Amino acid sequence: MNYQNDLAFAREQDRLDPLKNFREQFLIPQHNGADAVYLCGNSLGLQPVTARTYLNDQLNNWQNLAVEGWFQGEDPWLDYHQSLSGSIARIVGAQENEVAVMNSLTVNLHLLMVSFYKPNSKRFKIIIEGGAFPSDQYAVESQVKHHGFDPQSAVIEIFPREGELTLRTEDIVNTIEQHKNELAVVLFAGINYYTGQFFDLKAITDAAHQAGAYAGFDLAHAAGNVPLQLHQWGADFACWCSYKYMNSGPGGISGIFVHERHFTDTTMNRFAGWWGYRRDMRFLMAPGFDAEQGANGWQVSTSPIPLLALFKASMAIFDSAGNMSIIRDKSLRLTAYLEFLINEINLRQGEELFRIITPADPQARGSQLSVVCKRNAKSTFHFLAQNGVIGDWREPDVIRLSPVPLYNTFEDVYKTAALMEASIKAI
Ligand SMILES: Cc1ncc(COP(=O)(O)O)c(C=O)c1O
Ligand SMILES: Nc1ccccc1C(=O)C[C@H](N)C(=O)O
Repeated sequence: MNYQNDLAFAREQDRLDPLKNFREQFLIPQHNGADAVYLCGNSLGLQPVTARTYLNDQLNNWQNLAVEGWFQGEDPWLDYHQSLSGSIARIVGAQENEVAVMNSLTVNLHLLMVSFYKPNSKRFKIIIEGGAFPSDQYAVESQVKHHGFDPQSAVIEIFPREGELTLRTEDIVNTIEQHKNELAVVLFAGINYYTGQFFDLKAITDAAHQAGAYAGFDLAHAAGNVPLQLHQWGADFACWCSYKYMNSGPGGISGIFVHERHFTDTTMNRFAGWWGYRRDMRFLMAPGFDAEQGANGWQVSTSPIPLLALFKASMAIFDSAGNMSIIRDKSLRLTAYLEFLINEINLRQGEELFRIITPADPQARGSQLSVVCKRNAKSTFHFLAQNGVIGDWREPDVIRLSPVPLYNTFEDVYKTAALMEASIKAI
């Protein structure tokens, strides 16, 4: 694709965009009476126009049916979560019975670690990417301590090579191999929140299995962003949030994946609750936990229906967009366009004022580009914000920009780059 640095080109791309009508399905924040350029869907996705209706429907059911809402109405609450598993299974590349919609992300990570991290004096190590999102670091450290191990020796973080910004798959694989006799779990992000690097989850899974360890993934920045094949890749477990690329609102419902090969493992620990009890017997209220088959057996508490309703509004949009490859196709082009325009600024300025630390290989990234501003980083971020570009600031000098294919346009990307260039003179 030959990209061009002009507004007419950007507008032409938007005109040809097969997903162009999806933007209308979202509420775009306003700036000075016009649509802001929202490039922050990697932190909080935008509100679907229909979110209110989906939520209202459940408020009405609560009003009209009250407790009977669990069993009556179009979508009885008791099985409401089930109506979402097909959509989310398609997004993460799983079978329907391998996913459950429940809780929030870090909570789910802990619940999965209860099942998959069963250290003993021989195998107790966890490998994680260096610079993982803090919540994941805290979760891993506290799990290790909970089992009486020392995070210093039990948590192995992999950092990029000297002078490099992102991880090489070969280094991840070699580190796994190196620790193979003591390794219990490899826990990686799908996409690192800071660099935007999309890891080779299949290679990591294979290496973990070769080492006799489990492979688990935090897909916060990957789910709804890049195509995933959790089942085919053979990942053991995964979790994600729905408030980023899946647009389900602040604190939106999370979800888990457990590979079907683990369903028959009766030795697996879990922190049980009645919502994970087998569906047909749950209301017999009998003693002794008897898990529902599949990932739903990891549920603990009553489904938070308002959160599920918001998630459902979003899943309906994903369903109508078709499969993830259509979304990915636009994402690849939008992100490449942003990269092209930023590189052009550097060329025109004769120096690398904006350094993209996200991998240049399109297969090794999703929608996000993380940009180091060499000069006046914070002021650049404020300049963009004052001019209606909502990105995301990360200390000490990084602006993360994430053009999301369902609602961002090539024109959004063009305007962002134009403002980045204007900022050089303005501040
Ligand atoms: C990789 C990753 N893990 C965990 C979290 C936090 O998850 P939560 O606060 O929803 O538990 C986020 C984002 O906030 C994240 O990006
Ligand atoms: N949950 C949040 C609550 C408040 C502010 C940000 C978040 C994020 O999700 C940050 C996100 N994980 C990120 O990578 O930026």
